[in-house]
Amino acid sequence: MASPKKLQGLVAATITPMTSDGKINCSVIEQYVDYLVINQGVKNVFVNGTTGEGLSLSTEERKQLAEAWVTKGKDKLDHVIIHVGALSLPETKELVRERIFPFLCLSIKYDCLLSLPLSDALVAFLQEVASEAPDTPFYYYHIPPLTGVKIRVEELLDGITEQIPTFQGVKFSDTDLLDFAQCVNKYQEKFVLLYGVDEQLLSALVVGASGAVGSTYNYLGKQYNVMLEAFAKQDLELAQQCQVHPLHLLIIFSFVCLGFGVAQIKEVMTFASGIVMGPPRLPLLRASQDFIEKANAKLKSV
Ligand SMILES: CC(=O)N[C@H](C=O)[C@@H](O)[C@H](O)[C@H](O)CO
Ligand SMILES: CC(=O)C(=O)O
Repeated sequence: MASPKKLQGLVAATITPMTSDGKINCSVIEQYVDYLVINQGVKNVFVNGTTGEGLSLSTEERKQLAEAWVTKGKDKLDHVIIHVGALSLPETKELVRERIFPFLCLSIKYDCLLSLPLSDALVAFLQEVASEAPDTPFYYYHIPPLTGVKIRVEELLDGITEQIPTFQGVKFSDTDLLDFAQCVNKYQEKFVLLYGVDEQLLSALVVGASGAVGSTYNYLGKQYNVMLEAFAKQDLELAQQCQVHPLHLLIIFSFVCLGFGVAQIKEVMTFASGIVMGPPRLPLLRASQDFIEKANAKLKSV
């Protein structure tokens, strides 16, 4: 059941390529795999998450994309994780039943009217989904700013394998480094703890993260790999420089000043990789011409 190679290092949260008329475009996924592996040194992907507009895709589209990543990534990628969180339990279960997916990851949008205490409701939900794929490693996707699920992950992990035998780890996309550090301290041998706030990955490495999932590893993978190596060699100065690398600053700059989001990520990735990612799907609007010009000028200048 467990993968022979423990997941570590960078995981790119993939963008969903689309045609100009808004259909998913699986024909460029092979090229995308090669770009990540060869140009960025990134050999793991997280498919159909926030960056991949997972919740704007139909179940059928999500299956096609997941299958494309699994088949095109065969013998090239080390790990393909499929996000299966949807707004309804039946849709999530339908995705989970696709047995070819090697790893599953679930986010849950919590309805605050649920009467069970949050952690009980969450575990019940995860258990229900995970039991649909009893041989597939299962991750919990913790992203409270988007889901509203404000639990302490450390408490979730206590005793979780008794309830979910396939439980493998957490994608931790929150700035609460105290909770993350406590998860690492107790569970680093047992679970894979992936950090998900790219801008503060170095701080997460300090408290013991062994890997990271994020949108920026699509086009900044190489820089971040330098940071991981520098950190492993205890070259803190170089690691610090990498965390505030000009390209990374550009992303932060874009985020703050230019209205950064998935639409903008698509433009930056198109520019960086030469693979056309296309427009985002409504309700996201295509990035403005002004953004594209400014971002491309910045990218060129570094
Ligand atoms: C909200 C969101 O999408 N977070 C991503 C991962 O979970 C990150 O990879 C961010 O995209 C990244 O840190 C840039 O802000
Ligand atoms: C960034 C991330 O992990 C996601 O796309 O969900």
